[in-house]
Amino acid sequence: SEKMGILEKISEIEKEIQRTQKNKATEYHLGLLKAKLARYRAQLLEGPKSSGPKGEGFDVMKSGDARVALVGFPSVGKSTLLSTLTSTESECASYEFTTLTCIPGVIEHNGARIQLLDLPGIIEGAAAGKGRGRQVISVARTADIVVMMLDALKGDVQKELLTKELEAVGIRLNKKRPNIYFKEKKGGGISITATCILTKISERMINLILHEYKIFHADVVFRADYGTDEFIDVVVGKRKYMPCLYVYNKIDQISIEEVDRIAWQPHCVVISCNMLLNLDYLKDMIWKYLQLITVYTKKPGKKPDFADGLILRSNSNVEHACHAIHRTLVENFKYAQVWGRSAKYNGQHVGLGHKLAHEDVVLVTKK
Ligand SMILES: Nc1nc2c(ncn2[C@@H]2O[C@H](COP(=O)(O)OP(=O)(O)OP(=O)(O)O)[C@@H](O)[C@H]2O)c(=O)[nH]1
Ligand SMILES: [K+]
Ligand SMILES: [Mg+2]
Repeated sequence: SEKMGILEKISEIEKEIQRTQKNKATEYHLGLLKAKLARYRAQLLEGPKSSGPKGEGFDVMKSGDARVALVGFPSVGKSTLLSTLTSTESECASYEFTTLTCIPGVIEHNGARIQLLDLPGIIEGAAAGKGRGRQVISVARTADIVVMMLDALKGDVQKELLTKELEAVGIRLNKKRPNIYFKEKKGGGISITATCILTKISERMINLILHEYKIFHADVVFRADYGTDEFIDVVVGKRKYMPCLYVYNKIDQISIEEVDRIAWQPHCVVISCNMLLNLDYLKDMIWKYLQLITVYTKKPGKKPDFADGLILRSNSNVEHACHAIHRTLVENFKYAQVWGRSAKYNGQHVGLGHKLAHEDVVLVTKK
């Protein structure tokens, strides 16, 4: 089939990349291979609409203030975590692939309701369609952050393999979108400019990659010193940049020295579901990575309602807050007053576009 053909091409290119030594002489060859690889992967993901199993309970309604996807290899303890942190029970067992669908639960923390999605385990080759990998990954894309659960006994291999699988389908973990301006045009050829000296990519390489994508007219502006991978990401587009927490479970099974080593790695949290170790810290970290803010409302002449804050995304403005208070408030909005870190002075008068900060107090005056 067509899919098989693409899979074969992908695996051939991957092998060739591995075979090719990385040096000045092979630089362009490697860059071109990477561009080809990204193109085939994009084709694979788009694929014919009818293929693949659909609607098997994977479309879970979004609810609460934010969504967290729990991904990991089989039997790392994903379901045990869901059953421990939420009032939902998800079947846990010592055999692999216990969970076969998406099970949502709710974590209540700092006044927020955070939807936690337990998912089937994914394995190597998931991106290419093995197991339920593709379905799991497409649910993960809908989340605000990924919690990658790892077995502390299995070392760092699991983390590398999973990161690769997610990268293969365009998910970038804990990375910023490259600051490269790219726009296709109708004519005028290719114009490349940079606001700094480029040490990782040449004009020739940029042109080669664009030609691989049959792009002959475009404006390209590098605003920092990026390399081939980042440029390909920008050209291919549709990349999803997500914060990720690496959660090492089962630390009751490893030495304290090993726990200490893992805990110091960036974006890592060590836990034990069975021994209930460090779970409050994990909830704090999830909250932090979601970048939620709490905003309190106030009525004229009254004290702010500190018991019941609004939970908002970190870059929310007054309009977002109004939506969270009442459906029709925006229509009747006259002005708002703000106290707190976003205000220049106490009770500053602001409009709908004013950006709010964590723990601000807002008073809305209606028309
Ligand atoms: N020692 C230890 N075992 C744990 C811990 N957490 C979970 N387990 C065990 O790990 C096994 C797998 O747990 P599950 O929660 O089913 O794992 P899962 O990741 O949901 O597995 P799949 O749904 O099959 O992908 C079970 O036998 C759990 O009892 C822990 O903190 N320490
Ligand atoms: K299991
Ligand atoms: Mg499970």
